[in-house]
Amino acid sequence: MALITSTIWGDIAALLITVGFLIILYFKYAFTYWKRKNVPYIEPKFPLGNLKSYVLRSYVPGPDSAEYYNELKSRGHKFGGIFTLFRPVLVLTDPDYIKDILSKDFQHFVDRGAYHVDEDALTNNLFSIGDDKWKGLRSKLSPTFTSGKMKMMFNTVLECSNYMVDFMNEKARSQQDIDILEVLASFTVDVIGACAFGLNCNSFKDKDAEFRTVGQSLFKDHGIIHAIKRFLVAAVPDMSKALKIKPTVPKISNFFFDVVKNTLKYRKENNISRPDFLQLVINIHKEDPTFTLEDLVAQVFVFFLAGFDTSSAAMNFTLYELSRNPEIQNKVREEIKAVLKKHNNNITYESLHELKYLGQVLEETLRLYPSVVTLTRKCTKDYQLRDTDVIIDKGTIVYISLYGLHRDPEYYLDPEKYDPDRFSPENQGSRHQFVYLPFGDGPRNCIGLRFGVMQSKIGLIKMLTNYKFSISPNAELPLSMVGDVNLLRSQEKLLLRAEKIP
Ligand code: HEM
Repeated sequence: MALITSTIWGDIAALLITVGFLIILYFKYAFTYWKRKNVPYIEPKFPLGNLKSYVLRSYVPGPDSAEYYNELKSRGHKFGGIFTLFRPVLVLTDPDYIKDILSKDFQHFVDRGAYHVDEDALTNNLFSIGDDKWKGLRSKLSPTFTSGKMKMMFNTVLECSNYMVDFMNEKARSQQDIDILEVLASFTVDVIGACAFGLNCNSFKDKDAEFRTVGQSLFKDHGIIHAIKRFLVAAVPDMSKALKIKPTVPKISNFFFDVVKNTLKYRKENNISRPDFLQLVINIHKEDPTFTLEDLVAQVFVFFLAGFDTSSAAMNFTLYELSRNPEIQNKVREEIKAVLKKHNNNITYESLHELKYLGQVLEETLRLYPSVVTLTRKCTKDYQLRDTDVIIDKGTIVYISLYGLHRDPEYYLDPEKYDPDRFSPENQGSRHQFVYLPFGDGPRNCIGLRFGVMQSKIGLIKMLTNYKFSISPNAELPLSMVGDVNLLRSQEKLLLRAEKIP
């Protein structure tokens, strides 16, 4: 029975038009937020706001964030507003404000704004949670990442790098094109599989190794329902939380729970204790009843998630730049040879610290290609921006575009040029401390920094002492960066050729 018009279809059409109209009105009002606060902003468009595409895979856009940074900075603003759909986001372009928010006034920005919900155990990990729960967890986990613990895991990482060399020898012999990211990702999966789960994955021998396939599937959509869930948690996290939306695919969740439970059982039955992350978090679980099995699995999951893609990307882009700059490749190889000679041609934990130029090479790579493109913080207590009348409301998201900051010509002359000398001690000291943040900063910085640097240096040493790299004639260059994810990756495969060094 029709209520408003003479037919049911007429009623449905009238209802849809009214709802559509109300949605447009809501967006129009939401888009006045920065104007009402007297904050400069970039004009949004219905319905995406300032987003270029729907952020389906991530709660924050990738290299697109540099465009907001560049536009606001070119208009002379130290900060400014944008909208992701209808949600206001504050973009910072001034290193002093960045310092305030990441470090000095951190107590107002304890959260990152990533989605987490109790009903989806894996989301309750150190990266995603906030407030007091984060503080407690961070202090429990910090001792897991000291240099003493890194030293303990050093040999395991080294062992994994030997599998990589065996695999590369085959490739180099046959002069084939090498999809180098694939090789490096297999290496870092083996490393994190061994260090966080105590397992020998050997992704090089077994192309279908479960950890590798799970790793590959983590950033993919698993059907339309999953894509919608990811979209909702990225676009409207508060509403998604109220609806208890679980973005983790059950297959992935079950996989990590099964691996951890089986390993726990095996270690208990055989009275085994190993020098790895898993053992360190098992010890916390044993000693602290508030650190549940769910907490334990969520943390080793985030070590996996945050640990393998970031480091493999860092090594991938390093080999890309070294292949394009053979003189830098030779220089770093000569340094490695000279330092290892002092250590009887062995890679030791101590030798990693003596490789100063290799350190600069990695730093320059992470400047041009920061693995995490944009740092985010969520305001947890109303906050007044220094020397302004602007109050950042509790709940507002703040973006710091590392892609924009690290390529800003004000801080880096000829910013697109790959030049490790920018990180020589004298040059480094001449820059503002907060214009280079590949691992973030403040109490919420990357907890795995030492481990990430250790595994990246070991991987690069093994690669550079064994092979000379060049770009394959079949490579599609230049590499273009993918826009819809916050972990930096290129659209094209990086194809290299490797020549074995006798
Ligand atoms: C080259 C390698 C890596 C890079 C470039 C990197 C970068 C980052 C960045 C930029 C952040 C955000 C920091 C902030 O918001 O201030 C972060 C957070 C984090 N990273 Fe890493 N990361 C790397 C390796 C690792 C590894 C190997 C692990 C673990 C084994 C790890 C675990 C984490 C965790 C758990 C957080 C969240 C920390 C918290 O919120 O308390 N990362 N990382």
